[in-house]
Amino acid sequence: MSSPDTEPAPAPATPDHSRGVLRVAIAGLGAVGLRVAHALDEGMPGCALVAVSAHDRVRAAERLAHLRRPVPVVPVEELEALADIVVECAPAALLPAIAEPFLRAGKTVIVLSSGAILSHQNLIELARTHGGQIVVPTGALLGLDAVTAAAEGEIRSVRMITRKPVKGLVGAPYLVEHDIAIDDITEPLRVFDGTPREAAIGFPANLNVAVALALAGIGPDRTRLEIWADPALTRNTHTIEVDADSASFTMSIANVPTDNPKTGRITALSVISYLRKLNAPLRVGS
Ligand SMILES: NC(=O)C1=CN([C@@H]2O[C@H](COP(=O)(O)OP(=O)(O)OC[C@H]3O[C@@H](n4cnc5c(N)ncnc54)[C@H](OP(=O)(O)O)[C@@H]3O)[C@@H](O)[C@H]2O)C=CC1
Ligand SMILES: O=C([O-])CC(=O)C(=O)O
Repeated sequence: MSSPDTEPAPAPATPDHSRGVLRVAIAGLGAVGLRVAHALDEGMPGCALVAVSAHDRVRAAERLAHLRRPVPVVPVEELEALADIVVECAPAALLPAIAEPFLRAGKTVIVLSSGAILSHQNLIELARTHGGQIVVPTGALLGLDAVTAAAEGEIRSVRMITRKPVKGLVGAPYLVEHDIAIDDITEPLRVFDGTPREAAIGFPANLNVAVALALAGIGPDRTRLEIWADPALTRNTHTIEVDADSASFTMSIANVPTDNPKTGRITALSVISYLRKLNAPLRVGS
């Protein structure tokens, strides 16, 4: 019990890991992080939320106040001491600060800012050296299980076409740098034709999915990517065409945006389904 003149200590829901409960931290409490926090708080066998990080810690604490088991809001550097696994769902620039402590301790990092992996490939070596793991969930995409399976054979080509509403793309560094104005377009406009490696730099908050696809398949230089701004669209849509020696397939997804127009609702659900599968007696999909 705290006395009136001392600051009340946070009440972390810290389960005993020796009994097999995975302690989950969330780095970033926006469109993805908040949804994942709610799902964990509602109860998920074998997983418990133990801590979160956000830029505005006071606002984050307010957002979490109604949870059944509120958890502390701490700087990203303090998450590793509290958790076994971290969900990285913060701005891409924070990836190393979030991931390195967990990987150095041989723990798991679920990475949503997958585009940033390309400029921080040392994280993969860190995971290898210390027995940690970087998990790139399917996120806002689909079918990465089929792409990784096809990659066990020979994939001849992978092509992705992304179409987004204007507000899902506006402000991207590539558009600014190339003086491509999209605010007033009345017809679909192809704003980019290149590779996921180039898109990770030019569209760091918009095209993580292209890098996830590249990592699953034939890499960020051989995968082809087109990006279209489409004023008639309300959803972020991705179409993927794969030609492999085992199969050819075309997949398409039209994502309902969250409050963050760049992020589809299904992104957080992908993380939740991954966490749920960790302890499920029946696991469907890889
Ligand atoms: N792989 C995929 O399929 C997808 C990946 N993404 C990526 O996932 C990431 C998260 O997306 P989303 O949830 O929509 O992003 P949001 O912008 O909605 O949320 C980002 C969160 O990060 C927090 N943050 C900012 N600075 C810090 C800091 N210094 N320390 C801790 N937290 C900080 C923000 O805090 P505050 O709330 O205080 O501002 C906010 O809560 C992004 O990189 C996005 O591009 C998104 C969609 C699909
Ligand atoms: O890849 C991203 O960062 C987000 C995206 O396209 C989507 O949510 O549809």
